Amino acid sequence: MLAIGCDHAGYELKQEIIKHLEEKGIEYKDFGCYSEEAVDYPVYGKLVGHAVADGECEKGILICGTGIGISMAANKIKGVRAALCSDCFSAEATRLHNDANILAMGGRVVGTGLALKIVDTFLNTEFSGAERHIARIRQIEED
Ligand SMILES: O=C[C@H](O)[C@H](O)[C@H](O)COP(=O)(O)O
Repeated sequence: MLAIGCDHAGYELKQEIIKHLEEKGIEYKDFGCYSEEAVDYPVYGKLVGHAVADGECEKGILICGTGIGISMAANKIKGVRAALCSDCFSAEATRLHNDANILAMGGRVVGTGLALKIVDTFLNTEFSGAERHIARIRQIEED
């Protein structure tokens, strides 16, 4: 199950991504927001972050205007590794190297076509499992 969330600035792109997931038969849970009415991105970053950290959802996608604030909020939660991506290279690398469990994007930054490619890349790339990457991820988790 994939968790998805956004603020008002990411709503339009979130709806495009949901359409894309439905076309591909990918199961998701939409944590809001549900319109373009102004809301606060930390609420949705944390909702999706907790869903992923608690194991309710395997991965997540978060969208705000830039992707920055909502990823900052999600990354406050232990166990979350949210990666802000605006290109496919980064989306692939963050799965391979960081085992990122949340993809963040900016609805005011990337166009729909690119965003959907980034989503596909993120979801279709497995963590490499390399020792050096595992060791570094462990260091992220340390207090
Ligand atoms: O990092 C924060 C996000 O980009 C927000 O989506 C953005 O700050 C919202 O801006 P506004 O309230 O001016 O629509």
